[in-house]
This record gives sequence, structure tokens and C-alpha cells, in this order.
Amino acid sequence: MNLPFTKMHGCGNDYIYINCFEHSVENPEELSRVISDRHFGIGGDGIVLICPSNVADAKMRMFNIDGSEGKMCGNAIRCVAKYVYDNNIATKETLQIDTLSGIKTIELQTTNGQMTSATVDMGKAILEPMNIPVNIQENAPLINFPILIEDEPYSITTVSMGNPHCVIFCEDVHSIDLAKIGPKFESHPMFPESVNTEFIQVEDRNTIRMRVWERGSGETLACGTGACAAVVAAVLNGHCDKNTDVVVKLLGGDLIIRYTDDTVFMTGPATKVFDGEISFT
Ligand SMILES: N[C@@H](CCC[C@H](N)C(=O)O)C(=O)O
Repeated sequence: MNLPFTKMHGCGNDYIYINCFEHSVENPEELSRVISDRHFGIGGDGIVLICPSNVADAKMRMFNIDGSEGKMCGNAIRCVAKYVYDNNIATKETLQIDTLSGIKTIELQTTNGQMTSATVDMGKAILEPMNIPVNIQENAPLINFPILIEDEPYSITTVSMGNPHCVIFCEDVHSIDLAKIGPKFESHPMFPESVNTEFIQVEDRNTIRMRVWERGSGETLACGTGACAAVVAAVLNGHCDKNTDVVVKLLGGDLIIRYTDDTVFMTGPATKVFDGEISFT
């Protein structure tokens, strides 16, 4: 049996996309673990299934490298929009994509019929600890909240963008030993569904730098939901302003995030790398 796929990335956050309008995947958790491997597989930060939907133009399901399913993925949803547009699944420039964290509306920016970037209405940032979820007897948002992780003090701001994020401000993102610290947050009992952890360096009120350790995938070159959570946290901590574009500089490129009273907007690119086919023997 052969399974066609398309490799795509958003700011270097790369996934293997499978068209489930035409093909079915029996065990996406196992498939993700096998083909995401960068040495023994195709290589990627996970897989994304583009599926039919009764309520939107398509439904997105995304799986991390370890096979866990993420409820939302900011970089993947722009790639899904590009795939849907490029493959005439929906021939319009405002798309709706269903996800495990609800239906998201995406405005495509196009030049000569080619999508150049997309703006996604990512929905409201969730701040109540029990809804992120964070395991703590506290109802108020955790903003610059002091905690100890293996005896090391950190000040965290927690945000859900449909998936859980823990944001920490630092002087220099490049000096952080993310491979050592990231897993400690990922497995900490304070986060019952694990957590994506972002380290942020504020450059000015309109620019921040970010590195991310994603639950289930490790360090990635970019995280769209993480960039949204980072800007929400930067506003809550007084570093940036609401209703203003903030450029988030990631290892793989830039995203533009705007936090408003009603929602969070994310604008960024989506790139196709190549098509391929997996043959199961
Ligand atoms: N890279 C993503 C987020 C992917 C899911 C995440 N690891 C999770 O399990 O919550 C993004 O661009 O948002």
C-alpha cells in the first residue's frame, strides 16, 4: 500500500501532511512516531491529517513526534489552509478549518493566485489556571508567578491557546539550555496535560525573541500557538501593548501577533517543501 504525503513548514516548524479526503490513516499515533524520525523516517515535528468536515472547509488533526495529539497548532493550520487552497479543496480566500479547539477562520494573502501568507483568528487566550490546565489551588491568572522546578526558581505566566503554554522571560534566549530545562517543565506534575514552554527575550515593545520546547516534540524552530501565548504573556507583564502588532522572532522565521480584547490574530507564511509517497511493504 502506498500513502502519498506533502512535507510543509511554517517558519521551520515542519510536519508531514496527509490528505484524508483521499486516504485513510488507521493509527496516526504510531505513524507519527515512525515517519517523524529524522534519521529513520521522513523527518518532521509530527504529522498532520487534513480531513473532511461537516462544519468547515476541512478538519485538521495534528500529532507530535511522540504520537500524542495536539488540540491546536498555529503553524500547521496555515499550511493546511495553503494545502486546501492549492489543491482546490476550497477555492476561496477566507477559509474555516475545524480543530480540536474549535473552528478557526483564516484569511489568505495571495499574489497571482499563490498564497503568500495567512492571518488566523486564533480565538481567545484562556488564562484561568484550571482551564489551561495548571494543577494549583488558584483561580486568578498566573502572571509572573514564582515556582521551583527541581530547586531552580522560575517566574511563569501560563496561557492556553487551545493547548497549554508556560512563558518565562529571560535576558538572552540563546543562553538557555532548553534541552535540559524543557523536559523538566514538560513532565512537571503542575501541568497535568504536560505543557509547551516558551523562553522570551523582549527586544522592544513591538519585538520579542522566542525559543520553544514543545510537549511531545522537543525544541522546534517555531510554534504558532506559543508565539500567541508569548505575546499575551508579554502584554500581561507590561512589556507589549494590546491591539498592536508584535513581531515574534523565532529560530525559523517571524510571526506577527496581535492580542485584542476579543481574540488573538497570528500572521505568517506557509511553505510546501516536497511531495512524496510512503510504501508499506
Ligand atoms: N507547533 C505547534 C503546536 C503543536 C502542538 C503542541 N506540541 C501541543 O502538543 O500542544 C504550533 O505551531 O502551535
